[in-house]
Amino acid sequence: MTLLELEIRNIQHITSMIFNVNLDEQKLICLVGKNGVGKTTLVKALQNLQFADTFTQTSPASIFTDRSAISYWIDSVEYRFEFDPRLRSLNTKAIIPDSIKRNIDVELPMPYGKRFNFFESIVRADLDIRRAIVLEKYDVPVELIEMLNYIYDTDKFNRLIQVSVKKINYYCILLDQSMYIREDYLSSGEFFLISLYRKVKNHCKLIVIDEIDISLDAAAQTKLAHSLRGFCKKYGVNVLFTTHSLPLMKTLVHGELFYIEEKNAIISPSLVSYNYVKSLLFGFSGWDRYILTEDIVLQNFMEYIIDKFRARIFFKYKTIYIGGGNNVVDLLNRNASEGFFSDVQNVIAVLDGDQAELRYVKKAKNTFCIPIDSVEKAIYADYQVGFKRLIEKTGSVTATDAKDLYKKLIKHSVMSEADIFEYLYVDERFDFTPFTDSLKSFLLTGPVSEEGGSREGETMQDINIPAPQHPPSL
Ligand SMILES: Nc1ncnc2c1ncn2[C@@H]1O[C@H](COP(=O)(O)OP(=O)(O)OP(=O)(O)O)[C@@H](O)[C@H]1O
Repeated sequence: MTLLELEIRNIQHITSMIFNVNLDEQKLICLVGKNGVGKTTLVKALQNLQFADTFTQTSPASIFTDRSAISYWIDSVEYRFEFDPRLRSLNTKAIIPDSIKRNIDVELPMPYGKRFNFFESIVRADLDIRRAIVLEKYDVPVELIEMLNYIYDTDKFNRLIQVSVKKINYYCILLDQSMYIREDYLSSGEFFLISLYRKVKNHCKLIVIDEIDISLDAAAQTKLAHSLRGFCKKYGVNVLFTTHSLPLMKTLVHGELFYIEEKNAIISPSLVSYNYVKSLLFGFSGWDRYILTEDIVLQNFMEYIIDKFRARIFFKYKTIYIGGGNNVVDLLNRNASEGFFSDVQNVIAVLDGDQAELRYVKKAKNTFCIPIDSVEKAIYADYQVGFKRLIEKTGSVTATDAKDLYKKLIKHSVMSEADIFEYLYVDERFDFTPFTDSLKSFLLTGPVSEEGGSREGETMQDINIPAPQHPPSL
């Protein structure tokens, strides 16, 4: 089981939802989206593959019509569930192989989540646990202890033990005189993390957790992803989860965060950056002006250019790197209709020069490109031809591509990021003046002049910045 794809049709508010995952990637997959977009329905659909009565157990019949269906493709073999009027729910004639069911483990939120029902099993096992502790027949789960101590920044789990009863591992913290705290008497967050660890150790290829953060405090939320990421590779699992926690999203790395929304009547997730999600879901209010950039290097480069006239800046501004030129322009356009940053004239996008000729950029308003392909590409081009002024500074460096060179120059203190910016900015081959003027006009005062635009044939005239309201003198 490697590739899992599914399509939900006509269930609840969903006309069509498409989702796919490559289980060979062994990674974290975080799904975020506005309330009600359909995250829990997707999670239920995944569980339905394992337990065909999932919807009957967790949803009213009113969410179905006779056109309701879910199709799953596992390594291109289709398993289709359709509405069955007798059951008033979904049903299938297909037999889902055990190898598939075994590799999916889904945790729904309250009251259906297994984490909330596990205590029945542990209560039954209590006598065996007690006996094992008295006889000292237990193991020390070093990895779990390290995980809990790390996430809670404590050493209180040092005396955690693992007792195996009928092939299920139970966990307790030992006290003196054969006393112990059973895992279900720990805090709800601690208990949840233990249950999550138990899932990971089962090597189930796809672990799905709806609302992973609900019982975790803010500090624990910021450490969870780091722990889980290591386990994904070690145990060959993928942990797919939904969350509304901004602190948790912030700790995710590129490739782990997906935003679910409806486009052209199809709901599906797309890869996004933290700042993209933060902008859409939480806003970035509090500044007069916003500059959206492609990545952190471009953001830093903007700050370097702005340094040249920082003392004269009138507006309180924020540069935000979004990740990917398309996403930058997409956010800019969404802001024009939804206004989650500010009014349209207060937000611009700045992209690398290598995007300037692309259609989506040519069409975009209030979007500007720097007059070099990108900081990394421009320096790499000089490196490749052995440009004298650069080689004088760098000496011999070996690099495989633009990003590699950039990283190495900074990491080995050959040039600082500011040195690289300066090197490019003062170079007569590139004319940064129109671009800098545009930024000045945007951040200083008054409307931007027509010559201010940096992209060929494009100016900042669309922006039409109002005259600033100077605060009254004190
Ligand atoms: N019978 C129904 N017919 C149509 N829509 C329904 C029905 N029942 C619930 N809904 C809608 O489905 C949405 C809930 O879907 P779901 O639980 O999948 O969302 P979610 O993305 O998990 O949301 P949250 O982030 O709030 O947990 C709600 O907006 C609700 O109004």
